[in-house]
Amino acid sequence: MFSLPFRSCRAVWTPVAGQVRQASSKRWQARQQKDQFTKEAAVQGLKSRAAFKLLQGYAPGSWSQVAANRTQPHGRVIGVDLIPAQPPKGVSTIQGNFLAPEIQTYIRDFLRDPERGRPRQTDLGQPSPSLLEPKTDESAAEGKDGQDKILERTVDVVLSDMSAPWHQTSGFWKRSLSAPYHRMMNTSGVAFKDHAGSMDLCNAALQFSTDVLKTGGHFVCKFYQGAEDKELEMQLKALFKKVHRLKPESSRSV
Ligand SMILES: C[S@@+](CC[C@H](N)C(=O)[O-])C[C@H]1O[C@@H](n2cnc3c(N)ncnc32)[C@H](O)[C@@H]1O
Repeated sequence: MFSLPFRSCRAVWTPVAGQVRQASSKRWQARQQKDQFTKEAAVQGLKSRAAFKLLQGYAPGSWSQVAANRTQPHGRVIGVDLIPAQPPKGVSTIQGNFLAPEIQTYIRDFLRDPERGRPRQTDLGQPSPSLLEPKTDESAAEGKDGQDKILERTVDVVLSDMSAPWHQTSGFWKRSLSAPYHRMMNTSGVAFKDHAGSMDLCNAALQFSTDVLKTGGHFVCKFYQGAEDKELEMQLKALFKKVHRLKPESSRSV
């Protein structure tokens, strides 16, 4: 019988209220300049305001920046995105379409090598053991750890902030890897379209999570609210012990 890897886990998902049509990316830029979370992100040296959504997708890299800080010194953070972006310190990146089977295979290969993407040992002495350290063979051989190992479930947390990038409408002069969003928008402005696209991306992330998450692992996904989100919620409730649906203060309502 196939037993799900994260029956006793927590899933967190963050809905974004239905989007209204944006007149132009100029309005978006003006709003960015006024936004308190954008300012706070700049003060803390974070790549964008997105870090405040969960204090924890990838480009331009705010969530992964927080994740890398939180999993030091032994954690490893892998960011996957369609667009190229300069990774924050301590983050490994894969540029590709997460929906493509070959990209998912590539991610699995990456995960299979326990040393890949981990900080190298320095001469400054042995880092102290951490809860996030890989399990020793001895403990991994027992119980669920052993089963996780056999099934190659090695991931503690899957975070998905994927939303389809829409066509560039301005800023064609900007070709920046460190600030890719100076030239991109993440919503089409058509609520149904944004919702349907985000459900596909959440479902793909969830499917992948069932294969790679350790027992007790966590799954976090952002989505645009709409008709299909109840179904996703029910699926999550069947798979995880706890499911929290929340809209963080830093998430925009329109
Ligand atoms: C809101 S942004 C992520 C921001 C990120 N969480 C951060 O903290 O910087 C959404 C990202 O999802 C990416 N994306 C959308 N569809 C994707 C896919 N099929 N595969 C990989 N990345 C995708 C987009 O390119 C975009 O960069």
